[in-house]
Amino acid sequence: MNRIRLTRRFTFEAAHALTHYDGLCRHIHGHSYKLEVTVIGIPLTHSEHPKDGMVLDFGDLKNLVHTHVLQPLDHALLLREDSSAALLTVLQQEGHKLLLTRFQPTCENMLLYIKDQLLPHLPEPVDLHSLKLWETENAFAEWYAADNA
Ligand SMILES: Nc1nc2c(c(=O)[nH]1)N=C([C@H](O)[C@H](O)COP(=O)(O)OP(=O)(O)OP(=O)(O)O)CN2
Ligand SMILES: [Zn+2]
Repeated sequence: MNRIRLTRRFTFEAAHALTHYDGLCRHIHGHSYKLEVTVIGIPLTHSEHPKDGMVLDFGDLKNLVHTHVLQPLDHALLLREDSSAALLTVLQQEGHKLLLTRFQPTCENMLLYIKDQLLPHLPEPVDLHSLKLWETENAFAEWYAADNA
């Protein structure tokens, strides 16, 4: 076996509020998130194929993440769907980019959302190895396929 891990880094801006949280993060505030996506697979051995020697073209990985993760999240405001109806109405009327979630938009749950967005779109036989999401310079969460096998 010659499985190789490939990682690409991304950044996006998003705002959120943690409903019922017992600290300052219950207020709407924003982060410059950093995301690392790691896939794993065997490099292609097909001397005339344009992707020879690659597990997955870094460019294809970038496009996948842009389409399925960054487009919905970048410059969005993530709020739980049971947030104040009056607030949600005003935000929607004013045309803000709102992502209403069934989950509390913590770093942990955003990772699970990102994993669910990405998994169906990875080409066979590439697997998702891990995801790492930094909410601040000092705080991050990780998802590993091996932890969930
Ligand atoms: N387990 C989690 N705890 C917290 C989350 C989270 O997503 N998962 N999120 C928050 C807040 O949203 C906030 O983004 C981060 O809080 P904190 O690290 O306390 O941020 P500070 O700006 O206060 O960090 P400093 O490094 O102390 O400036 C809270 N907890
Ligand atoms: Zn926060």
